[in-house]
Amino acid sequence: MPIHDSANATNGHHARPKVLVPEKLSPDGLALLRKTLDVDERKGLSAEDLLGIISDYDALIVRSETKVTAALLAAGKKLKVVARAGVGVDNVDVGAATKLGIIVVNSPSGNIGAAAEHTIALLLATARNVPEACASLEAGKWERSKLVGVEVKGKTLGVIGFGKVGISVARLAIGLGMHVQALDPYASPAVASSHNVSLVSSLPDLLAVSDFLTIHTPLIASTKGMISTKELQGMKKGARILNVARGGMINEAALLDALNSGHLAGAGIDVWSTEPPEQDSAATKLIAHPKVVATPHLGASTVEAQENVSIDVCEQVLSILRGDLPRSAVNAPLILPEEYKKLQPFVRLVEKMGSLYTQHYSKPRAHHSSTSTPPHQDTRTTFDLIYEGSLATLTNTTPLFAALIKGLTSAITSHAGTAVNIVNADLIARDRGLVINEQHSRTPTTHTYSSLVTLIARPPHPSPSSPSTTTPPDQIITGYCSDAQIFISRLDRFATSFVPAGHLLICHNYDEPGKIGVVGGLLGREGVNINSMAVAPVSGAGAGAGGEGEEKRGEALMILGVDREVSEEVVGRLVREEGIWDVSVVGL
Ligand SMILES: NC(=O)C1=CN([C@@H]2O[C@H](COP(=O)(O)OP(=O)(O)OC[C@H]3O[C@@H](n4cnc5c(N)ncnc54)[C@H](O)[C@@H]3O)[C@@H](O)[C@H]2O)C=CC1
Ligand SMILES: O=C(O)C(=O)COP(=O)(O)O
Repeated sequence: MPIHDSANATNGHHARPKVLVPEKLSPDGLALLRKTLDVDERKGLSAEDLLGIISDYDALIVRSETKVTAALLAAGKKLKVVARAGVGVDNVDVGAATKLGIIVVNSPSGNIGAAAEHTIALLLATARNVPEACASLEAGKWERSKLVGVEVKGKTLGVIGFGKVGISVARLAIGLGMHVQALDPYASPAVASSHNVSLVSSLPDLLAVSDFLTIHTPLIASTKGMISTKELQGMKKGARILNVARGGMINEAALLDALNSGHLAGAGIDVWSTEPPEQDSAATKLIAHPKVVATPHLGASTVEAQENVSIDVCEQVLSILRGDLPRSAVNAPLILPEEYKKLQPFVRLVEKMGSLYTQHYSKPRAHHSSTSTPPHQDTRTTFDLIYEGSLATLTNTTPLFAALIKGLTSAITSHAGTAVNIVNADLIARDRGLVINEQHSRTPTTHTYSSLVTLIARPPHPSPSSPSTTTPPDQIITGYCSDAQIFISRLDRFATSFVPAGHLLICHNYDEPGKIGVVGGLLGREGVNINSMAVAPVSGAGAGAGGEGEEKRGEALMILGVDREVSEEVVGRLVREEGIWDVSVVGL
């Protein structure tokens, strides 16, 4: 199995791999690295400094302060791993890392106890005015009646995000005698009830019942700005709000207004939309506000949590640079980084092949003789995914399998917000009843390219009770990669070569003069620009090998790359043209 050059670092022939640590990390983990790697602790680097030196490093270990941008990742020519010594990876451009084949790992549970305890610290501090009382006493005052607080016992804590930290906070709050209700569309009601927590189904419902509200979601598009003026107005008068998750989820200006108007009685905030907060911003006004208990992103800052996350991510960095698999990969497949890089274009190709299959074959298609052909796909259709050439020698094709599931399903389902990935592909395939047989063909490929992938969809044989006795034909899509570019080389019995990307129009027509003009003219009149065109005659290899059943002489496919989605009405007019059998619209 191929491993990294850096794996040979200890044999004396290669320089030791280098790890850059631009933030404060506990020495416990770093000591593990120093045995075999060169570790540079360089605190206080500017973004430009980082960009200037990153190309020297094989691994980068960060906390929440370093912005790991697409530009930084692209400049890290030797980078194999970015490790986040903590939970949130919102400061890492994970998409860019995935594209570059750089693995991102984190420490998903090393600091959750610390974050939960800090939340409870802020809960009690806001309830009992602890910082204000301390400041008053330091100022020589004795203000007992002004600083009367409230008890948390018997009060309702609303938890947004019932994940690892949210559950720990709920457990601690229940220990304090609180009632806990939670909002989390992805949480299991059984897990919630086993913690004596009731799940609510909407944010307004949670806001209306909460005496204290605490947020424990990741910072993602759906949570950014989730608490603003309307939501704060929807809370009980005199309620208090806590945020130890991420700044940016509460609108800071709206929170300031709610505190100034007296609608909210207090806030405990650890995280800020910009860290450190900018001068004269709403955040700095919140920090100075007497009703706010503010901390500088200290949720994970305990000795114990820092030891945990440091050891956790350093062990993973060692694994990856040794050529082994990490424990907590955020983006990465369970496959070696070098193999992953090699597979990247094929991953894109197979995903497009799956999506092309779903859109071209399983959707009703506009047809010359009637309004549409019925969809070919039957839920009992099985798929063969055949690897030829050098791909056939790979032992781990999990990313290709996952890419196929993603392609087959993404055009028709959202999986309730769950992206198909290496970890969940198998589960999603089983849930949807998709049967996929991966085959490694040892026959040497006659194609110019060293690797081919073929997808064959095999419809089931008709049941004895079915009115039709003929088995529908198999549907075949073949593709290949040339450098990093991906191509489709066969669609059923048609030999072709086109890039599966953007809006495509696939016309099945008589192979006779004038057809291109007819289609081009009609699209031109509709203002649709044709960017690319491939004409696909019946292939020698493909003729008679499955396909759509009836043998049509002089037939061809025309695959047009167009600049926008073509409307059903235009497609309807196309198929009414003489000599055009059917047309499908595909978006890849
Ligand atoms: N202040 C600090 O130092 C620390 C902050 N954190 C932050 O705490 C947050 C929670 O961390 P974990 O519990 O480990 O994450 P987690 O992934 O275990 O839990 C997050 C939960 O949020 C839920 N969720 C996602 N979108 C939602 C939405 N729109 N509405 C309601 N729920 C939603 C998810 O289903 C999941 O159950 C993260 O943002 C993390 O970065 C974590 C540790 C320390
Ligand atoms: O783990 C997290 O998500 C945190 O927010 C901790 O951040 P830090 O490592 O303390 O900069």
